[in-house]
Amino acid sequence: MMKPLFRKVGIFGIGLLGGSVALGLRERFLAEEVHAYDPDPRALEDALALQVVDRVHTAPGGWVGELELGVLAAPVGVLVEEGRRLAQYANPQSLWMDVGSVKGPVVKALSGVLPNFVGTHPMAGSEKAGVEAAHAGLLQNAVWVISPNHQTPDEALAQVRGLVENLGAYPLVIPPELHDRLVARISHLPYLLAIGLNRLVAQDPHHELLMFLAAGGFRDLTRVASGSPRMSRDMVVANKEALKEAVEDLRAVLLELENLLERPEALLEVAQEAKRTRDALPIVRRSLLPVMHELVVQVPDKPGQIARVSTALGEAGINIKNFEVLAIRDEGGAIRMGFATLEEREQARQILQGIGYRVR
Ligand SMILES: NC(=O)C1=CN([C@@H]2O[C@H](COP(=O)(O)OP(=O)(O)OC[C@H]3O[C@@H](n4cnc5c(N)ncnc54)[C@H](O)[C@@H]3O)[C@@H](O)[C@H]2O)C=CC1
Ligand SMILES: O=C(O)C(=O)Cc1ccc(O)cc1
Repeated sequence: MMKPLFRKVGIFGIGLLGGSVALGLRERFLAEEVHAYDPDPRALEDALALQVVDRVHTAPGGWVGELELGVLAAPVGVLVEEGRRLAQYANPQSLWMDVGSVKGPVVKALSGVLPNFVGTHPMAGSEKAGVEAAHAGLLQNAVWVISPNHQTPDEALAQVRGLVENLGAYPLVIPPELHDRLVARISHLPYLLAIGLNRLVAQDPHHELLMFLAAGGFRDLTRVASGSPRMSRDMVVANKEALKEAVEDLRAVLLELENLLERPEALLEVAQEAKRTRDALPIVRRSLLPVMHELVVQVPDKPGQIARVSTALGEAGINIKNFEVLAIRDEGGAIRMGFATLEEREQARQILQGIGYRVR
């Protein structure tokens, strides 16, 4: 049998991300023993009950010195103080990493403090919080940023890269400052907007009527506001400099759009450009992953539709690489599927059209 990459691993903060890393390590036999620390006793109870980890601890202590790998997965606001506290127990030979959404301040504070520290950020998650929502699949096929600085040991960087690949994700090395500027726009600004849009609704005198009227658009745009408020608050505050610049740019764009309301032709051009940008978003990142060929199927609102579609394709030996429910309405919904090859997608199209589905 192959030797696991690590003997003992410790996860500090056993929530959505920490739990998903722990499950990935266990399911892929990358660690002999996974330990967890969390200040919330319910998180520890759940982690044990759901068999996410082997052992739990209510405080850091001597056990930390036995770890070969430590993963910090607490909210960004406590990562630095938690890392400094753990440094007094850590074995100098051990490897340490974090999965926080902001890299600049964390990498600066913990490099050279925790032994062999490497800052990372998996670009995957969900609007759920806590260990009960954790699953190994969350990290699979994700782009996982690794943010070294001049103090990061080469050997540690190589080990973390290997771990990310072994967890089924795609490592992408980006320096901390650039990372923070980019995620301010692609992740943190959308979070702030989701909070803002909900606030606008909550403060309206017709709040209840608005809630009743909210259709898919509002839901899609604000989904991330359902995540852990503490996690997202910490994330945006820790990246406030870069985020303020992004807010400033958005303000200018909003002003431009407001003015374009008086110039419908020009607004149409901007809307068309936005559609091109949005439609070019891949299910998976095409530059890093194999191309995925997509198909959208309209399904009526009747029981057994997902089974009918997947069984028809399964019986023809067609593998569905990705499956996403796009919309659910009373009159029916739509499912988007991804296939590895163009041939499989064409075959799938014919089969589904053959049994009466509208496909595009
Ligand atoms: N939620 C997401 O989609 C993503 C989150 N991240 C990052 O992962 C980290 C964890 O976030 P989630 O798992 O989503 O949050 P979560 O709320 O599901 O889990 C965080 C856990 O950390 C624990 N915790 C709080 N203070 C702690 C401390 N001082 N020491 C150790 N544990 C502590 C909490 O009790 C909780 O169990 C954050 O740094 C976040 O920025 C990164 C990528 C995606
Ligand atoms: O659910 C989503 O779409 C997210 O974007 C989740 C997410 C939250 C925080 C991160 O740092 C990265 C990803």
